[in-house]
Amino acid sequence: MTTPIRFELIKTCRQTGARLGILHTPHGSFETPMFMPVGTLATVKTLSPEELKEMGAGVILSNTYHLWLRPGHDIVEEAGGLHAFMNWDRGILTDSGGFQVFSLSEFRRIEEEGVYFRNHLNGDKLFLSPEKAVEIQNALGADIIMAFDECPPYPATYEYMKQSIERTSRWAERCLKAHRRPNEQGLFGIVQGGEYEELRRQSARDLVSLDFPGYAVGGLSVGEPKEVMNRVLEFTTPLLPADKPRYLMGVGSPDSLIDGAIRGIDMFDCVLPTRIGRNGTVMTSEGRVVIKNAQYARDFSPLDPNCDCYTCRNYTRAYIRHLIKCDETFGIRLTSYHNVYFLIKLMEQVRQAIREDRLADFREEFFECYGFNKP
Ligand SMILES: O=c1[nH]cnc2cc3nc(NCCN4CCOCC4)[nH]c3cc12
Repeated sequence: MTTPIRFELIKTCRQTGARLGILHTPHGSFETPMFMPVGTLATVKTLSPEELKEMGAGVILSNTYHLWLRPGHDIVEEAGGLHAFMNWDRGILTDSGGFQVFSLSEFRRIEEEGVYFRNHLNGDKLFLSPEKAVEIQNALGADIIMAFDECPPYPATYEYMKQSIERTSRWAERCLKAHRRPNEQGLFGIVQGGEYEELRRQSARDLVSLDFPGYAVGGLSVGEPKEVMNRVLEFTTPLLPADKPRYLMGVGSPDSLIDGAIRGIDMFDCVLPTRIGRNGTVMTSEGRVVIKNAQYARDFSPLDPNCDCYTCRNYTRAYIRHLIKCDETFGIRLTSYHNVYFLIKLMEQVRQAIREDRLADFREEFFECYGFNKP
């Protein structure tokens, strides 16, 4: 079988063990570590494909659960798939919907065959199974699709977690069997196990034995402290094949991206940049700026003095504060553009630091500047 997804390891940072790589997909090849902007409903909110391209986005996410409900995967398939539907000719990854079921729907019942829950929009009864999740993703046509898994809440007992990962491993096998387009869409397995090393080992062993073209570390960024995430990554990423891509789901903030790359992660996604952008919070090289604050009313400097993005080259904090205060749509376009650009450029700096074998030094400098080290 010709796998449509191939990871090329370029080098490993001598200071940290972080990896510089290239992710080859049917819609282009993209350097890693990479940040993938999230476009849940087939749009990275407020941004056009041209804007995403000019800032250097390579792979973007869309979501199986949401697109299944609206507009329906049949309509997207009829449009020629997600790339045609949303006019995006680079990489697309779809999450499998399991996480949304657990995070959006209160009433749900997990059985061996799948999950029974309610449509979060109208309360209708719904059922998602490994087979259904793969069928929807085959119709959507993303380059990378995710196995249907259970992402247990944090914290979860060892006993609960053990039976959950064993079911997730059985579901992963069912996803492989149900996958109709293995030569065009790479199916990634998702390692679970919470904070329990033994269960992470068992989950990784099960999934690696199924030989997926790539692996996600799931079950993180669900409310656990950052130290727990970092510890779990330290003993989980080494269990995954070095020649396959490693994807940390739902992460994240600038410090988590750097710390994840140091621990061997190649791919990240998070709604953070557009989510906080919509309420007027921006990430800058000197820490977060909440633009509505009165202190910016007469501040005619850019959001970030060290940023060369479209927003920072053309508009001031005072102007953007005015737009956000007046609920002008252009305001959240400018903050969203800057935030996505900021994380994409941060990963460029991380890749350059890996090339120069100095990612630990870069982490020190960035954390100092951003204020993470401040008490
Ligand atoms: O195990 C998982 N399996 C499949 N999809 C996931 C998606 C996930 N997304 C997060 N975290 C997202 C946290 N966001 C941070 C910003 O605010 C919104 C939530 N954790 C995740 C875990 C999984």
